[in-house]
Amino acid sequence: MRYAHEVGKVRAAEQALMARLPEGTLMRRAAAGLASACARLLPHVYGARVVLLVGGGDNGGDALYAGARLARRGAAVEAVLASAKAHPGGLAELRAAGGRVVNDAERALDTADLVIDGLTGIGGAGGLREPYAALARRTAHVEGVVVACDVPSGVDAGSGRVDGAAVRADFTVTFGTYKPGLLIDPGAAHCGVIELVDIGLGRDLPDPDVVSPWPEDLGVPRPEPESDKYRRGVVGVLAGSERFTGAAVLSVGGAVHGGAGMVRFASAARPVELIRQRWPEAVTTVIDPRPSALERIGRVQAWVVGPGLGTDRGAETLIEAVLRTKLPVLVDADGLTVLSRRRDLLYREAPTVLTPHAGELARLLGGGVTREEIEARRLEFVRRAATELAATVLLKGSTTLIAEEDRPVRVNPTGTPWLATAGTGDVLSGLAGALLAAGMSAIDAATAGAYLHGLAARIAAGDPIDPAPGLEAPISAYDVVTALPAAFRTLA
Ligand SMILES: NC(=O)C1=CN([C@@H]2O[C@H](COP(=O)(O)OP(=O)(O)OC[C@H]3O[C@@H](n4cnc5c(N)ncnc54)[C@H](OP(=O)(O)O)[C@@H]3O)[C@@H](O)[C@H]2O)[C@@H](O)CC1
Ligand SMILES: Nc1ncnc2c1ncn2[C@@H]1O[C@H](COP(=O)(O)OP(=O)(O)O)[C@@H](O)[C@H]1O
Ligand SMILES: [K+]
Repeated sequence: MRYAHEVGKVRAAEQALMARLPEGTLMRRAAAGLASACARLLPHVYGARVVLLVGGGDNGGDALYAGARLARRGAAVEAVLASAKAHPGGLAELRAAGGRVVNDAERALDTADLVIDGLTGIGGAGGLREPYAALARRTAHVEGVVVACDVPSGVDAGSGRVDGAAVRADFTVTFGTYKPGLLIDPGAAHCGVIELVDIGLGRDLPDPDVVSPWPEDLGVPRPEPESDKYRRGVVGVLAGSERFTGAAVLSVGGAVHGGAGMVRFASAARPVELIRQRWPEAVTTVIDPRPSALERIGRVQAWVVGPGLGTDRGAETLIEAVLRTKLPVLVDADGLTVLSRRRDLLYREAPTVLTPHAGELARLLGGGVTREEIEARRLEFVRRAATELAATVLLKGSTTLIAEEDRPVRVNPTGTPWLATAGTGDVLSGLAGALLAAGMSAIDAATAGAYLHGLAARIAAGDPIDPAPGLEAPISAYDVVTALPAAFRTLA
């Protein structure tokens, strides 16, 4: 896992460590890591033109000390000061190493091979003020490499929020631990490649607030010699209605390719007919929306309920029946709309996974919370939802977040904006439901589901390793289903 800590905890750890070390040690460690990353990014340090954008805090101090190191190796280093308070020790060190302060930022940036953004780090608060904002905007037109010191300036380190101008870095060198805002969009999209520099905070850091899994952390079960279809997990999918049939086809597709030993599908006659044609491997039952309907479907280890189900009384009856079982249940789409008027159904003993997008979560939370607020403060709201709704909450969107009370929030590292197309959420519901049925815990099934779903989308779109804009192509939700086997194979 990659670990991230809230800003207050980073500062507390830094203070605890600084109290045991000679003054300035941490800043020198940070600057050394930053300078060595920059040296690796330049073809030659000697003769390279390096520009430092320096704010009035310690982030600017880091940039100045790093600039001094590069100047001592022969780089031509120029500093542009955004504040009269620029770090005095750092300035003196830069000057002593042959670097200089310049006023003409335009000229310096035009000819820079590398720019170090030391405007604001974890101390940045609110939208950037002038002249910081203008300098941050100007970095968009720099031809050289832009390296953010600790955090791209303008990105809120704690949440990833961007309020106005912000640096878009090619590379971010961050110190001690990741900050949540580096992993969560829109902040994450401003970081480029992130390098973590160890400054020795290790044992002073508490448990992380946010984690992002590597593939080896996912723990997706694989069939073993003694496996049979029942032991691998049977997932029941309650989706689709006479009016909406496509969501059912996509959700069952996600479940079939999600590794379920068997998929049981139950719905109205029309979706059942379509599933028989498209997914003959699913065991289907036509049901009426009655409380006893589940008895006819057969045994399952987990339920998926909601995609295309509609929001009428019949749908509510089925959702109530499923949530009254003692089995894990994943609720998506229309199921979430029903739950927003029946929150009483959520307080149950077995695990519940909710997979809302921001609009659905706004309805679920009620109390006037808007979709826009959730999109701007995703970390805060996903945590709040997990507590208030007593469930594992997977919040979809440009960065998918997964929260369970009293645990670090999981950030999904895969995905692509091409996923923003109708029906892809239905695929995720079936996929994560199959992983639940396979015996994974709610948070692990949601995490692995989001990971594989995002990776399948990247594979389908054409560039799984480096999803650079321009190299990818539009995808359909069905393409995501088709790419799931390739996504699973990457975990082998
Ligand atoms: N602590 C440690 O041991 C270590 C810390 N380290 C480094 O220190 C960094 C944190 O330094 P920090 O606390 O000085 O804050 P920092 O990010 O420089 O920002 C403050 C400056 O920004 C300005 N500013 C803020 N918001 C603004 C806005 N909206 N618009 C415009 N300006 C704004 C603010 O201006 P002011 O409010 O004073 O006018 C002030 O000048 C951290 O990220 C890491 O790089 C490493 O060396 C490792 C050891
Ligand atoms: N901008 C984006 N970048 C990456 N992924 C996105 C973006 N917008 C949406 N997604 C993903 O696309 C999927 C859409 O799901 P959802 O909103 O439920 O759509 P639908 O209901 O049509 O299936 C989710 O997995 C979500 O995380
Ligand atoms: K910065």
